[in-house]
Amino acid sequence: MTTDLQSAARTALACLDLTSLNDADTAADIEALCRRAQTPHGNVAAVCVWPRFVAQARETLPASIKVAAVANFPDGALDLQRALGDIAEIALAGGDEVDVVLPYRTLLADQSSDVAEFLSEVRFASRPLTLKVIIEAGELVTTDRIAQATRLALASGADFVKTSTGKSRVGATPAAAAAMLKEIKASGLSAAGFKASGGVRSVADAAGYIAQTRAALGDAALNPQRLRFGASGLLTDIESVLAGADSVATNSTY
Ligand SMILES: O=C[C@H](O)COP(=O)(O)O
Repeated sequence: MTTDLQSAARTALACLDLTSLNDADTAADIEALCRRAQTPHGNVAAVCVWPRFVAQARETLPASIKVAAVANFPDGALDLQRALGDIAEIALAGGDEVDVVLPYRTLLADQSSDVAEFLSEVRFASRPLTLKVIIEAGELVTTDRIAQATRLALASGADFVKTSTGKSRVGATPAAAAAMLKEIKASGLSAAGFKASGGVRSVADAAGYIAQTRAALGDAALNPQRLRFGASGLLTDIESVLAGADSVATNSTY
């Protein structure tokens, strides 16, 4: 019998961006990450790494597992040249996806046209790769700012709007997800996706975000084209649940 938690674990696995973004990451760490990306229960959607590891990950993984890398990360400065440099490095190394940090401090300073221009240049430079815009919801704090950042990301042509870098004190939260999903739905963009990231460690957490995505965007959005989980520590719990054992995660925001 498949339980609700196992069903959530299957969706979370298929939608997982298995992440390693430690400052001290080595080639051996990325080798281990790529090995973990292929499980007896199925493969993750993507690995997410620093640009310098894209070529290694792309050579190691089958084409069905995407290679994502971060740009303008994690501080989200208004530094277009750095972002474009990161994107060029990712594209040249054979990466499939770019996760770029929106200049959230610029937005908090009410300079939204500078943010829009930055995102427009990033979108232009990153095609044809998949683009995820990290709004760093934990720093934007209010629902209004989170909604505004989501609208700017969608208006630029981003494929996904992503909650967090995982480097801020506050990562993904149900409240941020609700505000973002509301804007995605309101945009009418039927291909735009949502990525929950930062502190997502348990299948119970993932199940909550899956339920929110289903409520906002429908069952058709519960696939890697519309939903991702960016997480360094979620796979252990997914594997435990899919092996028929109890959840091993101890924290949950739900
Ligand atoms: O992009 C994904 C995040 O960096 C992962 O955050 P995490 O290490 O809290 O799972």
